[in-house]
Amino acid sequence: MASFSAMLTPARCSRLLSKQLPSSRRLASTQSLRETLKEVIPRKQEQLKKLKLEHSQAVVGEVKVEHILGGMRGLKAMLWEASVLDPNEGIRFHGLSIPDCQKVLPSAPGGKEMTAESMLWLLMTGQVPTVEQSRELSRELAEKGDLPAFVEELLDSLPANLHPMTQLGIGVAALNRDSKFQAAYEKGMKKSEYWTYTLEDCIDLVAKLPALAARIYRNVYKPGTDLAPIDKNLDLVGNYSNLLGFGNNQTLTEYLRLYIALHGDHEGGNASAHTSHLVGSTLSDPYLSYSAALYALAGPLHGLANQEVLRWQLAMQEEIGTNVSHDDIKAYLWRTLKGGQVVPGYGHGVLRKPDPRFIALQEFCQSIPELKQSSIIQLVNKTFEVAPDVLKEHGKTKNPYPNVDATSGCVLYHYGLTEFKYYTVIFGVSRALGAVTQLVWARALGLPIERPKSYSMDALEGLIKN
Ligand SMILES: CC(=O)SCCNC(=O)CCNC(=O)[C@H](O)C(C)(C)COP(=O)(O)OP(=O)(O)OC[C@H]1O[C@@H](n2cnc3c(N)ncnc32)[C@H](O)[C@@H]1OP(=O)(O)O
Ligand SMILES: O=C([O-])CC(=O)C(=O)O
Repeated sequence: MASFSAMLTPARCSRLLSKQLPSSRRLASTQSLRETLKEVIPRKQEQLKKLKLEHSQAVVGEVKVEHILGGMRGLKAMLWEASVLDPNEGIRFHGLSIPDCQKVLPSAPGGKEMTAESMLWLLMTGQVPTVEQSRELSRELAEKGDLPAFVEELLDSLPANLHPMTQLGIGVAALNRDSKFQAAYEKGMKKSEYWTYTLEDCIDLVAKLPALAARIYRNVYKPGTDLAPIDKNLDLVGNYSNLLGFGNNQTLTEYLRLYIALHGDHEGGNASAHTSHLVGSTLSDPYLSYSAALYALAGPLHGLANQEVLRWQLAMQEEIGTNVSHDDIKAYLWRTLKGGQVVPGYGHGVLRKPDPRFIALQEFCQSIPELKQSSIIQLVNKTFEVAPDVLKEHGKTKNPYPNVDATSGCVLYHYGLTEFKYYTVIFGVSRALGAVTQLVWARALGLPIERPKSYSMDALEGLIKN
């Protein structure tokens, strides 16, 4: 089924961008996120109705045994509105590429990088927000950013040696005590109201993630230190950086803005997004749905790879020293592969070219002289110069190129956020943007409970014979 985003060709996309760009329009709109969604949703509901009515039986692919045995790779089986991933071009958010988003999405005052709020707005509505709209959303998120006292106490009671991702999932799940969706469901709300309560929970959840994630960082790595209060005049990531204790570092804060906007969504089939969608399809509230997603993100083949990359690159540095040659890296890569391990940060389930998120983060590093000189960033770069050829020669992976995790941690490390077991938590703050968007859309479109058909091997052999 072709989605709205998939139908946006690059030419249509630039027309759309030029329509959205005039400054008069960007400054004029004061419509809130809720009002914008109220306008957009009926059009999408109509589109879905038409698709069901006119094309329900259209064939868009076939199911092969390799799909059933191969983790459903390549199977066209999910509706996901906010983004579509092309194997060669990478991700487009409602048709906009990463460079498009960098051009048009509003930044924070004094900054250049797109904010998490403006990406959330784009994902939710398919529209580029005005500066005022994104600032208004920042204000709302900051006002809702404090944690309930019982969640603070719960987090403070967890052992410091419990992985930060486990703690994040616990904290997010606990927030469901105050779920507006769950409370309204118990009172017997109508199906047409599901999305409005879901949206309220989703905004509350995104708003509270910085305080939740920063409290975990403080408890595990900086016990006894104070957490800054939430500043009502700062954007979501500005506050997050402040709470982590890095608010004075403008470059790191800008990097975090870019990082969190870029990691926000990667179409629907990735393990974290899909988990959130699956759990949400049972009408579990957004907190429980996203908590489940975080535990998919916490696997080393998915989001945890960013922690693994740093561990692996530092081990390389320790073994070989800082003055590393291409041949040294090649030999180290072969040792990793011959040891039966994957090279973290390389390969992808869909992408077949270097991940444009990797490119965007690398470009950020190249634009800052201090980062350009950083030994860890240079090591990541040098590894990129060698690894694709080694992986091609190894001959197993379908994609020998880096994914976003290959580089995302090195700037954090350079600036002193060296606790790499924490890195996936930052990814977890980001991935909520796409996951909550889909939860709102799934409820607005009345998507059903997910329930694919499974087969045993005997049953499959029976199917093949017949
Ligand atoms: C944000 C993200 O989640 S991006 C992904 C982050 N994960 C990583 O970076 C971990 C390293 N990469 C990988 O393990 C894989 O490339 C994945 C999980 C990302 C994708 O997996 P798949 O779609 O199954 O990849 P693919 O079809 O290319 O795998 C074929 C074979 O190549 C191997 N392979 C894939 N990537 C790598 C790699 N980086 N290093 C070594 N071997 C690899 C697979 O393990 C598989 O081997 P097998 O046949 O013995 O099982
Ligand atoms: O798309 C995937 O399977 C993994 C990924 O890069 C992401 O979720 O960001």
